[in-house]
Amino acid sequence: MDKVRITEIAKELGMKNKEIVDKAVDLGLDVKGHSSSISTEDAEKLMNYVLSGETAQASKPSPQPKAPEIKKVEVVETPPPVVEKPKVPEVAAPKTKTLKEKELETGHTAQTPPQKELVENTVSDVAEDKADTVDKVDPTNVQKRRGLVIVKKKRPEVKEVEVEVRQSPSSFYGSRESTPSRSMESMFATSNSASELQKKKKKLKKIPAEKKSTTEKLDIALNIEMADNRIDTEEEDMIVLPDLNVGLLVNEEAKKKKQIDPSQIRTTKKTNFVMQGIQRVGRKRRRRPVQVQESEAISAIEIPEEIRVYEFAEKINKPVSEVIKELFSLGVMFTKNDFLDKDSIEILAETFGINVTTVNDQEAFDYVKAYDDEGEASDQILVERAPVITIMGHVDHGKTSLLDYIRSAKVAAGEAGGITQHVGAYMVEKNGRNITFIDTPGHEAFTEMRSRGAKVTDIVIVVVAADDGVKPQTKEAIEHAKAANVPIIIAVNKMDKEAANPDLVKAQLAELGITPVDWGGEHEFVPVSAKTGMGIEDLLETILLQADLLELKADPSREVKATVIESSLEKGRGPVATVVVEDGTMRVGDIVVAGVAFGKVKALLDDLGRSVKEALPGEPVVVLGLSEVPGAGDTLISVKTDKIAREYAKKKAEYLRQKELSKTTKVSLDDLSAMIAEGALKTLPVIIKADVQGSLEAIKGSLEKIRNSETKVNIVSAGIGGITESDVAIASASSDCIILGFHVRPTGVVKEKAKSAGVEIKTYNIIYDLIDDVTNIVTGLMAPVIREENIGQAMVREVFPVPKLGHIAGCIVTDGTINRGVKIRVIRDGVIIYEGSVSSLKRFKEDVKEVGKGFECGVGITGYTDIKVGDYIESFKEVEEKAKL
Ligand SMILES: Nc1nc2c(ncn2[C@@H]2O[C@H](COP(=O)(O)OP(=O)(O)OP(=O)(O)O)[C@@H](O)[C@H]2O)c(=O)[nH]1
Repeated sequence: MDKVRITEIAKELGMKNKEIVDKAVDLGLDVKGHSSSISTEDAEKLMNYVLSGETAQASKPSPQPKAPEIKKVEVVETPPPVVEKPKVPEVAAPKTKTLKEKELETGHTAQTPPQKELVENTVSDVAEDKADTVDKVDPTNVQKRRGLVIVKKKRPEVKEVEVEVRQSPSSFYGSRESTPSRSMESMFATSNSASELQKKKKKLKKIPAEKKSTTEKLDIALNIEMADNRIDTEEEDMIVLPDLNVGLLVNEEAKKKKQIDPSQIRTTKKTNFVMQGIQRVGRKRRRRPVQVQESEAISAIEIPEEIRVYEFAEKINKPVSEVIKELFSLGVMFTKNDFLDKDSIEILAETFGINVTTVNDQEAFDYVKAYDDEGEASDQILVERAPVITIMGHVDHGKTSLLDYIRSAKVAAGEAGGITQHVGAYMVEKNGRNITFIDTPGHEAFTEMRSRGAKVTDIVIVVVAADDGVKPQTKEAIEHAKAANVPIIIAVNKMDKEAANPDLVKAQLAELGITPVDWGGEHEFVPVSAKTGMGIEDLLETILLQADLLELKADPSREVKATVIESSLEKGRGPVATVVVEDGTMRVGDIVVAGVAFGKVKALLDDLGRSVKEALPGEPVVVLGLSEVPGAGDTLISVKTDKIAREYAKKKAEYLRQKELSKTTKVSLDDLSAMIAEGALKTLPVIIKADVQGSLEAIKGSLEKIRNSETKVNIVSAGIGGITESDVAIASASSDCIILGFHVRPTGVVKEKAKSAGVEIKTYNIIYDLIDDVTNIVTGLMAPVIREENIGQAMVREVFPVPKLGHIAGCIVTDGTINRGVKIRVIRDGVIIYEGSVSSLKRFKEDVKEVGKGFECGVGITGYTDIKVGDYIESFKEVEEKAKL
């Protein structure tokens, strides 16, 4: 065991040797004189006795509570400081001293110590103890010694020598004595528990990287502190803690904001600087708030849900081009005036590392949200509701016949009035349960509704004629149903026909991913005949089974929420709307709002035109009493007062007006080309329509090969036949898609739709030209081309045989003008069947040079006599211009 001389103890305590000898004798120690040595244990007892007048036994209990207290603090400590746990008992004391000294220097009290409870507790504990001691011993000494204790334990020899003015061994004991509340055993115990702490440390190392690095840096800082001179040590000690805490605060803030905060990294770096000196750290710290603010300024924005690209760019303080480029690189195309959709906003937020909060500026009139919120907040009593069905399928495959059969079979019997009129939806009964059919067959209506946010259909029935198989519109119907994520039931119709081949239908649909259940797939195929009624009951049962799976429920006790299926302005009745109730119950007298329409429900009619008092969830009903005709797909909600309804409708109308004013424009081909040239656009989405399969395949094959290092053609869809409204709808939905027609031309409605939707249609008669143009777009290289300028279109109403001249087409000009001598093409069913020029143009037997829109005329075509009623004559001229394509 180590021995300590009395003289060393006396020196340490600043007392005379004799006094110590006397005290030792008092304690019953075997001490003869000041050169006598005693064990360290006895030395401790002696020092305690000298300082406090208590014997070691009396003073011992005091250290006991200390140790657990420190341990407790270790456990309670918040993570980052805990990382230093192993050093806590050691560090705490020097910190205590340092802080205390600081306080003395600065005049701060011990009540305003740093941050941690640990430090606080230890400070106050030690301070109290010290206060006792100070009464008896020189306070300066005590302070110094207290600091030494820690230094000693960290780097015993080095510290001792340096700090205790080379007083060597005695300092050890002196320091211990200066913290009488801690026995040597307890201190060693702490030290001995190093292995345990080491384990904890290891565990802690598993915490996130930034914390780990902070810890390590603190360790280093402390180590340096131990090895360096004392002042530096203290200063660094003072700095280390605040730095860590600032770091933590920043981290916490960053977490709250769910954003990447670069200051986090900076903070960690600062800890490094801690080691290099106080000034640098201080300077850094002063800067930090500024940095945080800067990052906040561009890292979190609040935007309205409806925001245009350039507005978004302004908000995030970035050039519009950068935002557009980013969107292009993500495969979505926007011009600066386009409204950003939710997905795009999300993507942009992520790309730019910005926390975007959308403020719903439509909330003021978002009566649907208000309704839904209310529903969520209250306990709903959900009951089963009728499923809502939409029938889709290819032309002539029997959609209408099927709907009619179901309706007449299920409704006519027993109903005096029978079927009165078409109201857009009807309900039939099967096995005591109701099924609602949307009576507007075709996917156009379905898609239109969906595009307006209405999700009224629960199940889609795709009708496929067993004798005809899968056709283009069958595919489209399936695509639309899939896109809407609505379950599909296949009705294999016309089973009564001899040519019926249901297996072929199954095989064709399986190829599209619609595999029948009996082939191991998930889709029900029900063979039916809308003519004989065969399989109709099975179809209805299948619908009910599917509905069961969907667990369609609603709360009839609520106020009503319904979807407008059809609406019209009727003579004598005013605005009339057929709705399907989604939730709640619709009643006569309800005050409702539906888009820009509002009003008190005057009357409710069922699908047979009979007056009813209410309509339950899933049921269709005709509503009378609205102020205006609401749009199909609008949601109708019942509100408390007429004032509320009026207000909602007014705000909605104003909003729509504003939106109309700032109507977005789709991207033009020029933009496309420019973007590709910039390298921002990765794919060029196209829809190809051609007159014959051979051309289509040739075009597809060539386009697929067109690509440069970054860009390629993406064929969204390709088909035979004229350009349809559906093509325009698909192109419009893609927002960046162009339609390429080969030997086909858009006519009438299609043309108008494309124009209003801003969809660019390019048509060609020579494959080479088409490929060339697309190549130019894709490569971003534009060569000058001869442009075709469309002059006008006329529809053939009658055909007159004229001797010598052949056939003259009696037309009405539907668009632009028809001119004599200009080039024309004859379009039949959207397909170009002839190209030539106008040989004669007459109005009432008179030769004219030009006939304008809305006027009738007789058109003779050079070298062509096979003109037919319904054909279109399109006049055009070729203009040479600098190509921008
Ligand atoms: N033999 C037989 N003929 C049917 C059946 N279903 C429909 N048809 C006939 O097929 C033709 C087209 O039927 P629609 O019900 O008009 O077909 P659709 O799909 O509604 O046609 P669009 O409204 O033009 O899209 C009509 O002549 C029907 O009589 C059936 O099950 N068997």
